[in-house]
Amino acid sequence: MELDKMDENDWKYHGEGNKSLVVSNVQHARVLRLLKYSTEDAENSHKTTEQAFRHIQNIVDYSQNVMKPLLGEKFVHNGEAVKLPLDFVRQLSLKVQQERPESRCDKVMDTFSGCALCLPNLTQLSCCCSREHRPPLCIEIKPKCGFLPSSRHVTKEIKHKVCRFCMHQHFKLAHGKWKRLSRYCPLDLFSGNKQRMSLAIKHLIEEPQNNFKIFKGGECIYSCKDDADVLQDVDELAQHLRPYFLPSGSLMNGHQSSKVVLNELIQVIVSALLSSWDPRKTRLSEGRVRCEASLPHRDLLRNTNHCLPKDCVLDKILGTQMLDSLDIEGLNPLFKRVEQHLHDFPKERSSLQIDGPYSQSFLEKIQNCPTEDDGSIEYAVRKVHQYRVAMTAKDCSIMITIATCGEEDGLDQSLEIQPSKPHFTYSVSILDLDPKPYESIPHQSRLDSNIVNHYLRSTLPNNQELANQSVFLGWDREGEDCTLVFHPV
Ligand SMILES: O=P(O)(O)O[C@@H]1[C@@H](OP(=O)(O)O)[C@H](OP(=O)(O)O)[C@H](O)[C@H](OP(=O)(O)O)[C@H]1OP(=O)(O)O
Ligand SMILES: Nc1ncnc2c1ncn2[C@@H]1O[C@H](COP(=O)(O)OP(=O)(O)OP(=O)(O)O)[C@@H](O)[C@H]1O
Repeated sequence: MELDKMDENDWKYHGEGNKSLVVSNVQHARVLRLLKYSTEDAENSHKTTEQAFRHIQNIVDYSQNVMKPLLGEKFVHNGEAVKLPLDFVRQLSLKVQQERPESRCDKVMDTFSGCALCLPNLTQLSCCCSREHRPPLCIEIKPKCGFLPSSRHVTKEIKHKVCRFCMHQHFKLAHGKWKRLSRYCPLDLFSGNKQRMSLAIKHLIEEPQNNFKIFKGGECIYSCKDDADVLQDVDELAQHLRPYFLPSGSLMNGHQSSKVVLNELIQVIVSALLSSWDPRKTRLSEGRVRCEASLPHRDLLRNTNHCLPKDCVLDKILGTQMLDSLDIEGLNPLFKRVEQHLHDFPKERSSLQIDGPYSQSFLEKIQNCPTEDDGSIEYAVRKVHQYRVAMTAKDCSIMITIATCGEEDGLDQSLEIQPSKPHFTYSVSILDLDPKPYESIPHQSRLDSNIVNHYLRSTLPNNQELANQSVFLGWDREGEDCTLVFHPV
């Protein structure tokens, strides 16, 4: 990429999340990830070029030095911080504006600093072997938290029974973020049980929200529509997928063929998620793999061993998520200890690496954390660091990119579903591995209790857990969330 010859016509809108907007190159398998600011305080949040570059370099360092060793070399692409001509960025911002979903337009793209993160386009395969020249398919899954907390600090019994995602769904529905509940449960996806995993993916297809997308040849062909009322057209998706999964002469038609094609897709996704070169298994602890909100699978839970192939992408993500061993309820007092220490010794913020640098020593602090609290500031800081890393793993996305290939292509990573079916070559990556700010921990704590209280109120009207321990005192206002607060009596 020649930075002095950047032309906005070589780039197009690709997608965006809460914090960044992504454009892809029309010729090369590259994307640029640009930061976004809230329109409300765009004036105040401008960073100088140097500050923005440092911020993006911090993201690169964090991906490379912290997340890559934890998640695995082969899954993580840390990218490179780049400085772009301001003219190019401004033109690009104008060009992509009309493509942006309305729901994301509360933020504007950073057109002031000229800095961005340059990454490989993970919807493309770097070595595309396909002799048939069928464009690659890419499935993006944001799996969210895959375990139930077992921390003794958890005060609400429900958190040991129903997973955060399933409880959060009710909260999101009540606050208008989505119009329908998703039946997806992360615990099914992370279970390692192929039937439960297939069900989880079926539920993602049914209601993708921001957890599921499909790209064909780099173009998004399936995702949540901006108008949340519109149901996804599964038959249209099946039409796209048919050439990949049904033999060209197949006479199967209509609904039947859609079902077959989607089932094949689900099998490919499950195989890619479980693929590993390591024959060993990670056994999942029994208490953590059942979510009571995902009850239809009771039969599937009986007599099944839950394990993930060691080092498969789900195993790596789950292991990193579980660095949150205390739960936000157990972390809170440690966060307060750090806050008090920083108040007393503000200069120590940098030596404690609160905002980085995300170096080898930051990783060592996470990996060598004592199991017992000795009352020290070091222990508290390490647990806070661990929690933030776990948060990143709870919010990352998996990209599975597949292309058809003949047996004769002899690829390293070839996915065989059934010997008679087409072979796929594939790559699995993890994206969105930004550090989560230290300052967001109090928000996490409030959100956690808002989600749990809302769930208890909305799904269990005569809930004893609430009745026993709470009286209504007032409203907790956080941003737009307006939720009753219950204080212990
Ligand atoms: O808190 P959660 O679980 O709602 O996760 C947020 C995500 O919401 P979700 O529930 O996945 O729809 C949220 O996603 P959306 O904007 O809702 O698509 C962001 O990923 C947010 O991360 P960040 O603050 O932008 O770094 C995420 O916030 P973090 O908690 O990861 O900071
Ligand atoms: N390297 C990449 N290759 C292809 N597509 C990408 C890449 N990085 C990001 N994307 C696409 O852009 C979207 C937004 O990127 P990303 O998830 O990093 O944004 P974000 O603002 O950090 O998200 P969040 O809302 O989780 O904070 C992704 O969902 C994905 O579809």
